[in-house]
Amino acid sequence: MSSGTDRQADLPHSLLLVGAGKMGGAMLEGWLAKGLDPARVTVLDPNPSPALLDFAGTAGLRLNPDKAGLAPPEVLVLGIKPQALAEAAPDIAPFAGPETLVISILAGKTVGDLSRALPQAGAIVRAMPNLPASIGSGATGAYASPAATPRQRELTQALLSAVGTVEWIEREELIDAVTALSGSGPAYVFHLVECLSSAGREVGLDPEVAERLARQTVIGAAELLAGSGLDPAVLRRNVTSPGGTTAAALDILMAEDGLGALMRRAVEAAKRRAAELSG
Ligand SMILES: NC(=O)C1=CN([C@@H]2O[C@H](COP(=O)(O)OP(=O)(O)OC[C@H]3O[C@@H](n4cnc5c(N)ncnc54)[C@H](OP(=O)(O)O)[C@@H]3O)[C@@H](O)[C@H]2O)C=CC1
Ligand SMILES: O=C(O)[C@@H]1CCC=N1
Repeated sequence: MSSGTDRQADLPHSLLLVGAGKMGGAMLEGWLAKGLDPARVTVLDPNPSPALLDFAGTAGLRLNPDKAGLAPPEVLVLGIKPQALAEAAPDIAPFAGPETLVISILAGKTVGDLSRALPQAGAIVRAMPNLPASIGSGATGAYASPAATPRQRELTQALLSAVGTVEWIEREELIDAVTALSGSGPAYVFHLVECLSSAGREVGLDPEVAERLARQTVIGAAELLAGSGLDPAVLRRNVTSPGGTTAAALDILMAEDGLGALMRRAVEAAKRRAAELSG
């Protein structure tokens, strides 16, 4: 399901973000850009980014306040690394009260893992966003534990849809598949730019020209995909003149051991790694 609500009234009265690194920070940027009142937000992170420090200085967002004065928020977003959960849990657990909605973006950590780490927590959502959330173009898959109330599902929808599209996933185990596809996916696309650029150098282009052409090719192709509404296979065929250059390249990329096979192996490896991070 996708939707685009960003009304302040749908957003949480109080939100505590624990871990505002690359992904937690990206979501926070997206929420603030969409108008989430910074006065509703508290962030705990031992290593805040310069942007976060700026925001805390000017906009009223609370950064690393004394934990003794903190009450459980309406929404607690966990943005730390999965490997940090065990050590961080005793500090975080007092803020995950029975009325608090916990939204975890931790790869691999299951609702069971999170319930054990935060024993008082009521509803838990496993959300798997991706980095383009920072510019409102994220893609998130979300699974809500049965304890989530309709209001808590709406809060989740409002927060996640403020930074991109949302797919509700009804089987928790499929969140690892979402992680492998869209959570990690932006890195695959960035690597495609690197590979294209390096292949351009190999066929004689100046490195900087190759990088600019590779970058703009992916940006332009993504914009066309977004703007045209056409199926990617149709767009691919539109580039491919019969007997031409693209067909020669696609003979390699679409071979049995081509990009499709490589992508399957990559996504399977990411999914396996997500499962290993559980526990
Ligand atoms: N990066 C991505 O594209 C995506 C990441 N995720 C998930 O997001 C989570 C964070 O990943 P990412 O942003 O890449 O990692 P980062 O290391 O950039 O962010 C984690 C942040 O949490 C801080 N931190 C560590 N311990 C604590 C603590 N006890 N209390 C508060 N903050 C703490 C870290 O500080 P310090 O640096 O000092 O340790 C760091 O700033 C992971 O669980 C990952 O699976 C999900 C989807 C996409
Ligand atoms: O690499 C990772 O483990 C995280 C989860 C998805 C994207 N980054």
